[in-house]
Amino acid sequence: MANQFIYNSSQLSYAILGTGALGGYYGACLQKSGLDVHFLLHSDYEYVSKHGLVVESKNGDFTLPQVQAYSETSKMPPCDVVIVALKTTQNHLLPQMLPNLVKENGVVLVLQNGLGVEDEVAKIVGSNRVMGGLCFLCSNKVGAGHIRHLDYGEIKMGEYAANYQTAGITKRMQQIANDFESAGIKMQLAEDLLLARWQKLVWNIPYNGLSVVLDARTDELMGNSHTRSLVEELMWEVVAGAKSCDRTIPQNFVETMLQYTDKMKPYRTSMKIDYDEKRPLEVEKMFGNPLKFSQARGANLPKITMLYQQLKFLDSRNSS
Ligand SMILES: NC(=O)C1=CN([C@@H]2O[C@H](COP(=O)(O)OP(=O)(O)OC[C@H]3O[C@@H](n4cnc5c(N)ncnc54)[C@H](OP(=O)(O)O)[C@@H]3O)[C@@H](O)[C@H]2O)C=CC1
Ligand SMILES: CC(C)(CO)C(=O)C(=O)O
Repeated sequence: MANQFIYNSSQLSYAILGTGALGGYYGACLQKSGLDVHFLLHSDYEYVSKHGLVVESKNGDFTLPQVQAYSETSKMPPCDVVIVALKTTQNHLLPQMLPNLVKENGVVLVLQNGLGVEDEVAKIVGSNRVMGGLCFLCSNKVGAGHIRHLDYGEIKMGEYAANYQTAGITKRMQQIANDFESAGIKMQLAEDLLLARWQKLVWNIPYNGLSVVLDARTDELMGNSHTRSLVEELMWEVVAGAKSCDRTIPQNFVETMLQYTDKMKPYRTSMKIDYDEKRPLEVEKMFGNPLKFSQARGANLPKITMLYQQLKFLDSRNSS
């Protein structure tokens, strides 16, 4: 059963693990709204310690001349909410980062794309201290401490319970959602985190995968009848993957995702940006784990399997 704990403190403290496109944007919004936010940085540490963060956003640009910046988690104070905003390719660092950073009654909120990360985090901090969020955000880091928020931003957040059992809506979710709402971020509360994760994959699997394999933006994939059909067929395979996990994605969801992408400004997916920048791709959490989940339950997803194999090849060649 998910934790029903209601925080006593009037104000929650937040740690942001990975102050990049996503963590930098949400963390800066939370700090701007008056919350106590602690940012873990990597290559930008020196710069951000001196100059803070700059956010260019379609909702209004702003600067935070001073932020609480850290280069190591061991120097950070324990926080109520620890937001995981690293790329999933860095998740091998979590066993060392999380244990002392999350307060005893605190929670780790995984905002990464993909499937199965909450299972891994639960092994580190216990399954009653984990939540997940799906971010409908288009944001890039364009320089040291410089975030460009292009579009959207809503988060769909859900409680984790062991083996992704449905955990419902809890008080602490509402409390955290209120903080995000006060910071100008639209929130949706999901009763079933696993269903929400599969729904997000309906978008990520076709577009992130095909954008790399076919060297294409979203508008190009939608504008050609062959790739448009391929996108749709991949989406139906994700629906079948969800079904194998006893989660039903409504029939009209695929059509909604296609329409949503038709209306989007031409977009280079995050996986394509990583590929172009020769960074490791988030293939395992976004493709490998959904395939593992489905295969363990007897489902065969041939098109997603092929995309996974192609991405593994490209990822390995890109890093050599
Ligand atoms: N960007 C977006 O709009 C969206 C992103 N997501 C998901 O959010 C997650 C984060 O993506 P995104 O923000 O785009 O990625 P970024 O690469 O922009 O951000 C990740 C940050 O983590 C930092 N980092 C890496 N290693 C360490 C380390 N050892 N210690 C501290 N910090 C470290 C990086 O710093 P450095 O660069 O200095 O190495 C970087 O700033 C991914 O799972 C992605 O799929 C989901 C929806 C939308
Ligand atoms: C669909 C999109 C681009 C923005 O909502 C996104 O969420 C992602 O890149 O993962």
